[in-house]
Amino acid sequence: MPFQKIRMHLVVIGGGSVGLLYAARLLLSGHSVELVTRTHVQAKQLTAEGITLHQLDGRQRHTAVRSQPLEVGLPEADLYLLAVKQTDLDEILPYLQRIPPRSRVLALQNGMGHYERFTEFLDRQQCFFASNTEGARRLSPVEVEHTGTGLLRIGPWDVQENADPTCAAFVELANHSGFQAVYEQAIKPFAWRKLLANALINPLTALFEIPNGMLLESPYTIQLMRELFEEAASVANSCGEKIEERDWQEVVKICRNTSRNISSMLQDIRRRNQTEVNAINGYLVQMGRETGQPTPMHETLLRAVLLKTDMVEGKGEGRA
Ligand SMILES: NC(=O)C1=CN([C@@H]2O[C@H](COP(=O)(O)OP(=O)(O)OC[C@H]3O[C@@H](n4cnc5c(N)ncnc54)[C@H](OP(=O)(O)O)[C@@H]3O)[C@@H](O)[C@H]2O)C=CC1
Ligand SMILES: CC(C)(CO)C(=O)C(=O)O
Repeated sequence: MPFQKIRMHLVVIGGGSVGLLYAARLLLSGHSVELVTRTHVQAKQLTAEGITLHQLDGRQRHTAVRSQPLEVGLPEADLYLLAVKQTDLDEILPYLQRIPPRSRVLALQNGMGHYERFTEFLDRQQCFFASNTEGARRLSPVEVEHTGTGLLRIGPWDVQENADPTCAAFVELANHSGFQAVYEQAIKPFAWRKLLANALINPLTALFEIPNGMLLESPYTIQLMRELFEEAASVANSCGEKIEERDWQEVVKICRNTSRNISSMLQDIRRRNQTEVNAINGYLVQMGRETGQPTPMHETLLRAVLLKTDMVEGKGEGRA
Protein backbone atom coordinates (compact mmCIF):
# COMPACT_ATOMS: atom_id res chain seq x y z
CA MET A 1 0.00 0.00 0.00
CA PRO A 2 1.59 3.37 -0.95
CA PHE A 3 2.07 5.53 2.13
CA GLN A 4 0.20 8.51 0.56
CA LYS A 5 -3.00 6.48 0.89
CA ILE A 6 -2.43 5.59 4.52
CA ARG A 7 -4.34 7.76 6.97
CA MET A 8 -3.48 6.71 10.46
CA HIS A 9 -3.57 8.45 13.82
CA LEU A 10 -0.67 7.57 16.10
CA VAL A 11 -0.33 8.17 19.82
CA VAL A 12 3.17 7.92 21.28
CA ILE A 13 3.15 7.15 25.03
CA GLY A 14 6.30 8.37 26.81
CA GLY A 15 8.21 11.59 26.23
CA GLY A 16 11.64 10.09 26.77
CA SER A 17 14.45 9.34 24.33
CA VAL A 18 12.58 6.89 22.10
CA GLY A 19 9.17 8.61 22.35
CA LEU A 20 10.51 12.04 21.40
CA LEU A 21 12.55 10.60 18.52
CA TYR A 22 9.59 8.68 17.07
CA ALA A 23 7.10 11.50 17.55
CA ALA A 24 9.45 14.09 15.99
CA ARG A 25 10.38 12.05 12.93
CA LEU A 26 6.81 10.96 12.22
CA LEU A 27 5.51 14.52 12.62
CA LEU A 28 8.28 15.94 10.44
CA SER A 29 7.13 13.55 7.70
CA GLY A 30 3.58 14.90 7.94
CA HIS A 31 1.92 12.13 9.91
CA SER A 32 -0.75 12.56 12.55
CA VAL A 33 0.81 12.08 16.00
CA GLU A 34 -0.02 13.00 19.60
CA LEU A 35 2.34 12.51 22.53
CA VAL A 36 1.24 11.33 25.97
CA THR A 37 3.58 12.15 28.84
CA ARG A 38 3.77 11.24 32.51
CA THR A 39 3.69 14.81 33.77
CA HIS A 40 1.49 17.86 33.13
CA VAL A 41 4.64 19.99 33.09
CA GLN A 42 6.21 18.15 30.14
CA ALA A 43 2.92 18.03 28.18
CA LYS A 44 2.48 21.77 28.63
CA GLN A 45 6.06 22.50 27.60
CA LEU A 46 5.82 20.23 24.52
CA THR A 47 2.56 21.85 23.39
CA ALA A 48 4.07 25.32 23.85
CA GLU A 49 7.54 24.68 22.43
CA GLY A 50 7.30 21.57 20.20
CA ILE A 51 10.15 19.08 19.82
CA THR A 52 13.69 19.86 18.64
CA LEU A 53 15.39 16.94 16.96
CA HIS A 54 19.19 16.83 16.71
CA GLN A 55 19.75 14.68 13.64
CA LEU A 56 22.72 12.43 12.95
CA ASP A 57 23.84 14.78 10.14
CA GLY A 58 24.27 17.57 12.70
CA ARG A 59 21.15 19.49 11.59
CA GLN A 60 18.48 20.54 14.07
CA ARG A 61 14.82 20.29 13.08
CA HIS A 62 11.78 21.51 14.90
CA THR A 63 8.16 20.38 14.92
CA ALA A 64 4.99 21.36 16.75
CA VAL A 65 3.28 18.59 18.74
CA ARG A 66 0.04 18.08 20.64
CA SER A 67 0.66 16.58 24.04
CA GLN A 68 -1.27 15.63 27.17
CA PRO A 69 -0.46 13.74 30.37
CA LEU A 70 -1.60 10.15 30.84
CA GLU A 71 -3.80 10.95 33.81
CA VAL A 72 -6.28 12.87 31.60
CA GLY A 73 -6.67 9.64 29.60
CA LEU A 74 -5.48 8.24 26.29
CA PRO A 75 -6.63 9.93 23.06
CA GLU A 76 -8.08 7.50 20.49
CA ALA A 77 -5.56 6.09 18.04
CA ASP A 78 -5.18 3.48 15.33
CA LEU A 79 -1.83 2.59 16.84
CA TYR A 80 -0.26 3.35 20.24
CA LEU A 81 3.55 3.39 20.29
CA LEU A 82 4.50 2.47 23.82
CA ALA A 83 7.89 4.15 24.40
CA VAL A 84 8.30 3.71 28.14
CA LYS A 85 10.63 1.56 30.22
CA GLN A 86 9.66 -1.94 31.42
CA THR A 87 9.51 -0.44 34.92
CA ASP A 88 6.71 1.96 33.83
CA LEU A 89 4.36 -0.65 32.38
CA ASP A 90 2.33 -1.35 35.53
CA GLU A 91 1.00 2.19 35.54
CA ILE A 92 0.14 2.27 31.84
CA LEU A 93 -1.32 -1.15 31.07
CA PRO A 94 -4.66 -0.47 32.84
CA TYR A 95 -5.18 2.57 30.56
CA LEU A 96 -4.57 0.41 27.49
CA GLN A 97 -7.25 -2.01 28.64
CA ARG A 98 -9.82 0.66 27.69
CA ILE A 99 -8.77 1.20 24.06
CA PRO A 100 -11.18 0.19 21.25
CA PRO A 101 -10.79 -3.37 19.89
CA ARG A 102 -9.69 -2.05 16.48
CA SER A 103 -6.69 -0.21 17.99
CA ARG A 104 -3.24 -1.77 18.10
CA VAL A 105 -0.37 -1.33 20.57
CA LEU A 106 3.29 -1.54 19.63
CA ALA A 107 5.59 -2.26 22.60
CA LEU A 108 9.08 -0.82 22.07
CA GLN A 109 10.69 -2.15 25.28
CA ASN A 110 14.01 -3.92 25.66
CA GLY A 111 14.03 -6.96 27.92
CA MET A 112 11.44 -9.71 28.23
CA GLY A 113 8.44 -10.68 30.29
CA HIS A 114 6.26 -7.87 28.92
CA TYR A 115 4.50 -10.13 26.41
CA GLU A 116 2.83 -12.05 29.23
CA ARG A 117 1.86 -8.78 30.98
CA PHE A 118 0.38 -7.23 27.82
CA THR A 119 -1.85 -10.20 27.16
CA GLU A 120 -3.32 -9.91 30.68
CA PHE A 121 -4.74 -6.52 29.70
CA LEU A 122 -5.27 -6.67 25.95
CA ASP A 123 -6.57 -9.03 23.36
CA ARG A 124 -3.63 -10.95 21.82
CA GLN A 125 -4.64 -9.62 18.36
CA GLN A 126 -4.02 -6.07 19.58
CA CYS A 127 -0.47 -6.62 20.90
CA PHE A 128 2.56 -6.08 18.72
CA PHE A 129 6.22 -5.95 19.66
CA ALA A 130 9.36 -4.34 18.35
CA SER A 131 13.01 -5.18 18.40
CA ASN A 132 14.54 -1.76 18.03
CA THR A 133 18.20 -0.87 17.56
CA GLU A 134 17.69 2.83 16.71
CA GLY A 135 19.55 4.96 19.27
CA ALA A 136 18.17 8.10 20.93
CA ARG A 137 19.01 10.32 23.91
CA ARG A 138 16.70 12.86 25.48
CA LEU A 139 18.53 16.14 26.05
CA SER A 140 15.66 17.98 27.74
CA PRO A 141 11.87 17.50 28.03
CA VAL A 142 11.51 19.00 24.53
CA GLU A 143 14.77 18.00 22.88
CA VAL A 144 16.14 14.71 21.61
CA GLU A 145 19.32 13.55 19.93
CA HIS A 146 19.31 10.76 17.37
CA THR A 147 22.42 8.81 18.41
CA GLY A 148 22.50 5.98 15.88
CA THR A 149 20.64 4.36 13.02
CA GLY A 150 19.33 0.88 13.48
CA LEU A 151 16.63 -1.50 12.44
CA LEU A 152 13.05 -1.49 13.69
CA ARG A 153 11.54 -4.95 13.52
CA ILE A 154 7.79 -5.11 14.17
CA GLY A 155 5.46 -8.05 14.47
CA PRO A 156 3.36 -10.26 16.70
CA TRP A 157 5.19 -12.11 19.50
CA ASP A 158 4.58 -15.56 18.00
CA VAL A 159 4.02 -16.48 14.37
CA GLN A 160 0.69 -15.32 12.92
CA GLU A 161 -0.15 -16.36 9.41
CA ASN A 162 -1.43 -13.02 8.16
CA ALA A 163 0.21 -9.65 8.65
CA ASP A 164 -1.84 -7.20 10.70
CA PRO A 165 -2.97 -4.39 8.30
CA THR A 166 -2.50 -1.57 10.85
CA CYS A 167 1.02 -2.62 11.83
CA ALA A 168 1.96 -3.36 8.23
CA ALA A 169 0.76 0.13 7.29
CA PHE A 170 2.82 1.58 10.14
CA VAL A 171 5.92 -0.13 8.74
CA GLU A 172 5.30 1.82 5.50
CA LEU A 173 4.88 5.07 7.44
CA ALA A 174 8.01 4.42 9.47
CA ASN A 175 10.08 3.79 6.34
CA HIS A 176 8.68 6.98 4.85
CA SER A 177 9.75 8.83 8.00
CA GLY A 178 13.41 7.80 7.78
CA PHE A 179 13.36 4.66 9.93
CA GLN A 180 14.47 1.36 8.54
CA ALA A 181 11.49 -0.80 9.46
CA VAL A 182 10.47 -4.35 8.62
CA TYR A 183 7.43 -6.47 9.44
CA GLU A 184 8.41 -9.85 10.93
CA GLN A 185 6.16 -12.90 11.29
CA ALA A 186 7.28 -13.21 14.93
CA ILE A 187 9.37 -10.99 17.22
CA LYS A 188 10.21 -13.55 19.91
CA PRO A 189 13.46 -14.84 18.31
CA PHE A 190 14.72 -11.26 17.84
CA ALA A 191 13.73 -10.30 21.37
CA TRP A 192 15.71 -13.27 22.76
CA ARG A 193 18.83 -12.22 20.85
CA LYS A 194 18.52 -8.59 21.94
CA LEU A 195 18.04 -9.89 25.49
CA LEU A 196 21.35 -11.76 25.29
CA ALA A 197 23.18 -8.60 24.21
CA ASN A 198 21.52 -6.47 26.89
CA ALA A 199 22.10 -9.13 29.58
CA LEU A 200 25.86 -9.05 28.94
CA ILE A 201 26.58 -5.45 27.99
CA ASN A 202 24.20 -3.48 30.22
CA PRO A 203 24.98 -4.79 33.73
CA LEU A 204 28.74 -4.99 33.17
CA THR A 205 28.96 -1.44 31.81
CA ALA A 206 26.69 -0.24 34.63
CA LEU A 207 28.76 -1.91 37.35
CA PHE A 208 32.19 -0.98 35.96
CA GLU A 209 30.97 2.45 34.77
CA ILE A 210 32.50 2.12 31.31
CA PRO A 211 31.32 2.70 27.72
CA ASN A 212 30.24 -0.43 25.81
CA GLY A 213 33.45 -0.74 23.75
CA MET A 214 35.71 -0.98 26.80
CA LEU A 215 34.25 -4.40 27.55
CA LEU A 216 36.25 -5.69 24.59
CA GLU A 217 39.52 -4.17 25.76
CA SER A 218 40.29 -6.60 28.56
CA PRO A 219 40.59 -10.42 28.42
CA TYR A 220 38.89 -10.51 31.83
CA THR A 221 35.70 -8.79 30.67
CA ILE A 222 35.66 -10.81 27.44
CA GLN A 223 35.89 -14.02 29.46
CA LEU A 224 33.18 -12.81 31.81
CA MET A 225 30.93 -11.98 28.86
CA ARG A 226 31.53 -15.35 27.25
CA GLU A 227 30.61 -17.19 30.46
CA LEU A 228 27.50 -15.05 30.87
CA PHE A 229 26.63 -15.80 27.26
CA GLU A 230 26.93 -19.58 27.79
CA GLU A 231 24.67 -19.38 30.86
CA ALA A 232 22.06 -17.27 29.04
CA ALA A 233 22.23 -19.48 25.93
CA SER A 234 21.46 -22.58 28.05
CA VAL A 235 18.34 -20.86 29.38
CA ALA A 236 17.30 -19.72 25.89
CA ASN A 237 17.85 -23.23 24.49
CA SER A 238 15.74 -24.78 27.22
CA CYS A 239 13.00 -22.24 26.35
CA GLY A 240 13.08 -23.48 22.75
CA GLU A 241 15.27 -20.72 21.30
CA LYS A 242 18.30 -22.22 19.59
CA ILE A 243 21.31 -20.01 20.27
CA GLU A 244 24.41 -20.47 18.12
CA GLU A 245 28.01 -19.30 17.90
CA ARG A 246 27.01 -16.55 15.46
CA ASP A 247 24.77 -15.09 18.21
CA TRP A 248 27.90 -14.62 20.34
CA GLN A 249 29.60 -12.93 17.38
CA GLU A 250 26.54 -10.66 17.09
CA VAL A 251 26.86 -9.57 20.75
CA VAL A 252 30.55 -8.73 20.15
CA LYS A 253 29.54 -6.78 17.03
CA ILE A 254 26.90 -4.78 18.92
CA CYS A 255 29.50 -3.97 21.56
CA ARG A 256 31.93 -2.82 18.89
CA ASN A 257 29.32 -0.86 16.89
CA THR A 258 28.13 0.96 20.00
CA SER A 259 31.63 1.25 21.49
CA ARG A 260 31.22 4.87 22.60
CA ASN A 261 27.67 4.41 23.94
CA ILE A 262 26.87 4.73 27.57
CA SER A 263 24.47 1.80 27.98
CA SER A 264 20.90 2.57 29.03
CA MET A 265 21.54 0.79 32.35
CA LEU A 266 24.52 2.96 33.18
CA GLN A 267 22.53 6.04 32.14
CA ASP A 268 19.70 4.98 34.46
CA ILE A 269 22.10 4.47 37.36
CA ARG A 270 23.64 7.89 36.77
CA ARG A 271 20.18 9.51 36.67
CA ARG A 272 18.98 7.71 39.79
CA ASN A 273 16.30 5.90 37.73
CA GLN A 274 15.21 2.32 38.24
CA THR A 275 17.02 0.13 35.67
CA GLU A 276 15.47 -2.55 33.47
CA VAL A 277 17.68 -5.26 35.06
CA ASN A 278 14.67 -7.23 36.33
CA ALA A 279 13.34 -7.54 32.77
CA ILE A 280 16.79 -8.49 31.45
CA ASN A 281 18.97 -10.55 33.83
CA GLY A 282 16.00 -11.08 36.15
CA TYR A 283 14.04 -12.64 33.29
CA LEU A 284 16.90 -15.06 32.56
CA VAL A 285 17.10 -16.03 36.24
CA GLN A 286 13.35 -16.64 36.38
CA MET A 287 13.33 -18.68 33.16
CA GLY A 288 16.38 -20.60 34.42
CA ARG A 289 14.43 -21.54 37.56
CA GLU A 290 11.39 -22.59 35.54
CA THR A 291 13.40 -24.77 33.17
CA GLY A 292 15.93 -26.15 35.67
CA GLN A 293 18.95 -24.28 34.23
CA PRO A 294 21.24 -22.79 36.90
CA THR A 295 22.02 -19.07 36.42
CA PRO A 296 24.43 -18.15 39.26
CA MET A 297 26.28 -15.52 37.23
CA HIS A 298 23.18 -13.67 36.02
CA GLU A 299 21.72 -13.85 39.53
CA THR A 300 24.88 -12.25 40.93
CA LEU A 301 24.76 -9.48 38.31
CA LEU A 302 21.06 -8.91 39.01
CA ARG A 303 21.72 -8.46 42.74
CA ALA A 304 24.78 -6.29 42.13
CA VAL A 305 22.85 -3.90 39.83
CA LEU A 306 19.91 -3.73 42.27
CA LEU A 307 22.36 -2.99 45.08
CA LYS A 308 24.08 -0.30 43.03
CA THR A 309 20.69 1.29 42.24
CA ASP A 310 19.93 1.45 45.97
CA MET A 311 23.38 2.84 46.73
CA VAL A 312 23.14 5.75 44.27
CA GLU A 313 19.57 6.66 45.25
CA GLY A 314 19.55 10.31 46.22
CA LYS A 315 23.08 10.92 44.95
CA GLY A 316 22.61 11.24 41.16
CA GLU A 317 21.92 14.15 38.85
CA GLY A 318 18.26 13.42 38.01
CA ARG A 319 16.45 13.58 34.66
CA ALA A 320 17.39 15.86 31.75
N1 LIG B 1 17.06 5.03 24.10
C1 LIG B 1 17.42 4.13 23.22
O1 LIG B 1 18.30 4.40 22.38
C2 LIG B 1 16.75 2.78 23.16
C3 LIG B 1 15.80 2.39 24.08
N2 LIG B 1 15.18 1.16 23.97
C4 LIG B 1 14.12 0.76 24.90
O2 LIG B 1 13.00 1.61 24.72
C5 LIG B 1 12.30 1.78 25.96
C6 LIG B 1 12.17 3.28 26.24
O3 LIG B 1 13.50 3.77 26.44
P1 LIG B 1 13.89 5.31 26.56
O4 LIG B 1 13.03 6.13 25.69
O5 LIG B 1 15.36 5.35 26.36
O6 LIG B 1 13.53 5.58 28.09
P2 LIG B 1 13.38 7.01 28.81
O7 LIG B 1 13.57 6.74 30.25
O8 LIG B 1 14.21 8.03 28.11
O9 LIG B 1 11.86 7.39 28.52
C7 LIG B 1 10.79 6.76 29.13
C8 LIG B 1 9.69 7.80 29.19
O10 LIG B 1 8.50 7.17 29.67
C9 LIG B 1 7.85 8.15 30.43
N3 LIG B 1 6.85 7.57 31.33
C10 LIG B 1 7.06 6.89 32.48
N4 LIG B 1 5.89 6.58 33.06
C11 LIG B 1 4.92 7.09 32.25
C12 LIG B 1 3.52 7.15 32.33
N5 LIG B 1 2.86 6.60 33.36
N6 LIG B 1 2.84 7.78 31.35
C13 LIG B 1 3.47 8.37 30.32
N7 LIG B 1 4.82 8.36 30.19
C14 LIG B 1 5.54 7.73 31.15
C15 LIG B 1 8.95 8.83 31.23
O11 LIG B 1 8.48 10.04 31.74
P3 LIG B 1 9.36 10.95 32.77
O12 LIG B 1 10.48 11.47 31.94
O13 LIG B 1 8.41 12.01 33.18
O14 LIG B 1 9.78 10.03 33.86
C16 LIG B 1 10.01 8.96 30.15
O15 LIG B 1 9.87 10.18 29.47
C17 LIG B 1 13.11 1.02 26.99
O16 LIG B 1 12.57 -0.25 27.21
C18 LIG B 1 14.51 0.92 26.37
O17 LIG B 1 15.22 -0.19 26.87
C19 LIG B 1 15.46 0.31 22.93
C20 LIG B 1 16.40 0.65 22.00
C21 LIG B 1 17.14 1.89 22.04
C1 LIG C 1 22.61 -2.17 22.47
C2 LIG C 1 22.80 -1.37 23.76
C3 LIG C 1 23.68 -2.15 24.70
C4 LIG C 1 23.48 -0.11 23.31
O1 LIG C 1 23.96 0.68 24.33
C5 LIG C 1 21.46 -1.13 24.39
O2 LIG C 1 20.46 -1.59 23.89
C6 LIG C 1 21.30 -0.41 25.67
O3 LIG C 1 22.15 0.37 26.05
O4 LIG C 1 20.25 -0.64 26.31
